[in-house]
Amino acid sequence: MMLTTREQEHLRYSGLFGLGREFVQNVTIALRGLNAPIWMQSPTSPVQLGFACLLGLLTWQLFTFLASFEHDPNEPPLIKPKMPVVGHLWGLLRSQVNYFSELYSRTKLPIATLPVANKKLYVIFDPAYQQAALTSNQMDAQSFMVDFVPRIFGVKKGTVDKLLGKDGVHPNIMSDMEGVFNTSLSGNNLQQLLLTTLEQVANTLNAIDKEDGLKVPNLFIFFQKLLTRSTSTALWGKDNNPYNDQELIDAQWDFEGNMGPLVIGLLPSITARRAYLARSKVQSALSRFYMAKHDQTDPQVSQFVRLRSQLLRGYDIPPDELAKNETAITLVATTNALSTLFWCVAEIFSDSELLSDVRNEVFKAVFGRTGSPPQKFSGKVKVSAKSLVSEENCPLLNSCYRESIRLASQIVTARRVLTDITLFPSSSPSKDNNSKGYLLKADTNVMMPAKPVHRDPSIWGPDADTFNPRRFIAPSSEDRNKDPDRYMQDLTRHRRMKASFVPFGGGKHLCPGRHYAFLENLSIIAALVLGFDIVGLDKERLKMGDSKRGETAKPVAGFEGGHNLVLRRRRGWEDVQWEFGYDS
Ligand code: HEM
Repeated sequence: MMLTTREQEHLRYSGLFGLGREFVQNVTIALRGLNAPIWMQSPTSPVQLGFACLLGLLTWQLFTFLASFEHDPNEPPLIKPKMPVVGHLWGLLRSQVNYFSELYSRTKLPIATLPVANKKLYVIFDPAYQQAALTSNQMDAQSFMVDFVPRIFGVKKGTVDKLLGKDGVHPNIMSDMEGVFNTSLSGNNLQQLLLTTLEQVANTLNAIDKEDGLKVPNLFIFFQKLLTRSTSTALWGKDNNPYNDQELIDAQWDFEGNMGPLVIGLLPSITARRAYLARSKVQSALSRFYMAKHDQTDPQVSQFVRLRSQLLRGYDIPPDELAKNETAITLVATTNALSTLFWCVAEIFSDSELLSDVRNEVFKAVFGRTGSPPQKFSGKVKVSAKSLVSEENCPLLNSCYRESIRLASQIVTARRVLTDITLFPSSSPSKDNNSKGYLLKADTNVMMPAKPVHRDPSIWGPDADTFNPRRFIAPSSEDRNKDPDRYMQDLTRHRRMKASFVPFGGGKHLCPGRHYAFLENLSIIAALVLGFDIVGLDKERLKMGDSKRGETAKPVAGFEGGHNLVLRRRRGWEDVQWEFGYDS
């Protein structure tokens, strides 16, 4: 298919751009009134007349907007913009996803209506209402696909119509695609994808010089290259991986980092030139892959790539269109996982006490022994993913991982209301909300930002903005025996935090790659913690950026932990050969 809706949301384009487009369209419609015959009949200069007409039309539009905006008292409360009519749009353009956080800290509303010109947008801040919306069958994610897939990926509109069953010939692809996600990212297929990825990672780690280590001028770029190379090999197969070329990997990130202007959809080869050229490069390589039918004939190709293209080929999608749509595959499989990996490694390695605690915990999980790792070790070490993702085995490592996602996730999940509904909160104990229902009107976009939820001090406490490595550790039975009252309080808080952890969306579009990301990231972190030091990593040189489109936050340029870092094998562990496994 072309990108499913969730994938677009994964890339986090949503109402922000839709609204921007509507605004531009309205101005364009006003401008269309200035035609030559009026100029010729008028004694006034064409320029003056033009301005007067434009002003008149805009004023008229303004009145029409204001007069046509309706708000039912049962809908979520209105947040009026400071600047009339376009204030929210301006706020979104100015502060991007942070605008939602600004609104939430100002109003503390669980859910709100944002008027933008004569349209409205609902924003849900409370996780219990978010969950209810994500699981509602009256909310749809597909509507965004029609708008964004052609613009972002250059896929033809006719192709999207075919996939959504709008051509009157094909059925809607969505439920079959859901089946593809479930099959290809679980069970043996998940293990296969994971182990091939980690085999590539092991090759990199084992090639690190025993004396000098590996110079790392930029830790984020180091992980970007490592993860893209490893994941793409696992996805596309070792022999025919289109990303088996650093230039193409660079092109993919160039596309990812500059795709914003593509959304406007106006002469992209000029207005979004950088992303356009980078995208063309990636798509040419993918086109050759699909022309040669490697997706169907190469046994190394992952089931994720194969089953998707099998389904798409059944819709008579030609190879060049397949290539355009499938540009999304490597992006979705790496973008959020990469930033999560970076932050988790950076936080652990920049705190020597934490590093030592995680090291001891991982040593126990990998070697089955308690205590500190021995000073000297050589031979093979096999890191098995399954034992690491167990909260019982590795509570601290698991907590660090969740805490990294909590802080870095700036995802804005989007849905459109299909019919008028009253939305009640889910019964999850995320907050002490009442169970008030809010009327949501059909054809209105709903945005569910993760950042205000993940940084809300009423859920996470006064240190909501800082990395607390032990935040997600569940209270234990020992705690219960020591102080039952305190235990009950901690348990309630822990449950509330878990219910307010929303980085993967929800409902039928819940991220199907989350298990892969979890297993992959924890395996890589475990091997690094056990066998390596990152020399020169400086906490003062770490700064989280704001995501442009709502992806997991990257570091600010120049604040990736310092320059001239060295990834060095730990003294006494220089001769270790790293291996990864799933459960043994
Ligand atoms: C920490 C890493 C990740 C995060 C935070 C994340 C987050 C998300 C979010 C928020 C969505 C949209 C859910 C919704 O609309 O309700 C999504 C969808 C999706 N993600 Fe992820 N993701 C991650 C890793 C991955 C990986 C590694 C893969 C692939 C191997 C992947 C594949 C997908 C796909 C295919 C969808 C679309 C699902 C659908 O349309 O049903 N994700 N992800």
